[in-house]
Amino acid sequence: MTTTGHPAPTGNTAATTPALLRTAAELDALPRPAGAERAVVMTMGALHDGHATLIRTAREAAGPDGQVVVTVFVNPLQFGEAADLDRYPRTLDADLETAAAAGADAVFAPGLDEVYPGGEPQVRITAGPMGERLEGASRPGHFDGMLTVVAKLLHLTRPDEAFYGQKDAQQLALIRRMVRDLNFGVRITGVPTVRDPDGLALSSRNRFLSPQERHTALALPRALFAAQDRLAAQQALHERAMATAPGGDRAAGLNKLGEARAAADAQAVALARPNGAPAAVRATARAILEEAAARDRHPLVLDYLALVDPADFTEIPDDRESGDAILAVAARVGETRLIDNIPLTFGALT
Ligand SMILES: Nc1ncnc2c1ncn2[C@@H]1O[C@H](COP(=O)(O)OP(=O)(O)OP(=O)(O)O)[C@@H](O)[C@H]1O
Ligand SMILES: CC(C)(CO)[C@@H](O)C(=O)[O-]
Ligand code: BAL
Repeated sequence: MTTTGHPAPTGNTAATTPALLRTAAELDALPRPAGAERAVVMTMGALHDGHATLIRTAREAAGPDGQVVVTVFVNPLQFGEAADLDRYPRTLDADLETAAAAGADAVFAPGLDEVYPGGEPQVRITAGPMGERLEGASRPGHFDGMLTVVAKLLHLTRPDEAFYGQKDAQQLALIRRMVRDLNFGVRITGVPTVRDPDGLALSSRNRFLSPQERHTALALPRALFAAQDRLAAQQALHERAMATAPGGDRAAGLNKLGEARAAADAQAVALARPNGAPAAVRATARAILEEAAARDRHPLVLDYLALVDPADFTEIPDDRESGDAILAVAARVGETRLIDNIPLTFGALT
């Protein structure tokens, strides 16, 4: 394992061990790739296949002549509960192997003093109104701490492009906003959520779930995918109804098809504004989460379920008929707090 600031070869496509850089000086000594780009993936370590996918995406974007730098730093500034920070997994040796296999050229894993040499920073980034909603409301100060370290890591690593997971959708939206509002001059790219085969979004905190708790936690993806299916079914029904009764009454069209229940559904969704598609999406997800919350053992404790505008994380009104949305959920199972979300597009119900 390379543990100094010796220049890492660029274009680590052969899974050689990445350079481990511990200080800003070592990072500065890392030569930039000539005529190609530097891509950065920021993590808090305990790497899993979600992180590996980010690194592989960065590798692909940077190309064989480019350079991929992965940062590993557990940032105390973004943790509320001390217990959450204390028990956060730290697995640097395994992380280096995962980063190597995914194609990283260098891993920047600084100590606390290196990132905050003057102690707790007095000047910080403020996330603003978007940072007070959902995760921000549940974890006060979290997004200010997250943006402050992301700003510092962007300045330290100076990438052309940086990659973040859509699993942390609000975080990604806030980073995009900070980069735009404060002219950081870096491209921000979102990477879709990677899931286990049972649907659970990969997360470093999943390792704390007992098998029974994990079973309960599956209500999160089930709720999101059921809501997505419900929306797709309604939009398909709408299209069929319109095809059956072109230019006419969609409920009558469905009745003609002999689909009384579908007709009622389509009517409720497409015609009755207060029970439109956003309300149906929320209700579908909520029913599944409530069932999991009512379990006798290892129940799920819902923090929030929200259908929000991806631009600012405000709630989507019930009469919204088109455009993009994010259905986001946070819940605690036992001692473990989990988040998940799914992007949705309202469009067919025009
Ligand atoms: N399942 C996943 N799919 C895609 N990206 C992910 C996934 N999990 C984490 N990421 C992304 O990896 C980056 C680093 O995240 P982090 O180190 O906090 O991992 P994590 O698994 O989200 O941990 P945590 O337990 O804190 O939620 C972030 O950009 C995050 O969105
Ligand atoms: C972006 C980040 C590395 C900042 O600490 C962290 O919030 C994370 O891992 O998502
Ligand atoms: N994955 C987001 C970082 C955090 O939970 O603090």
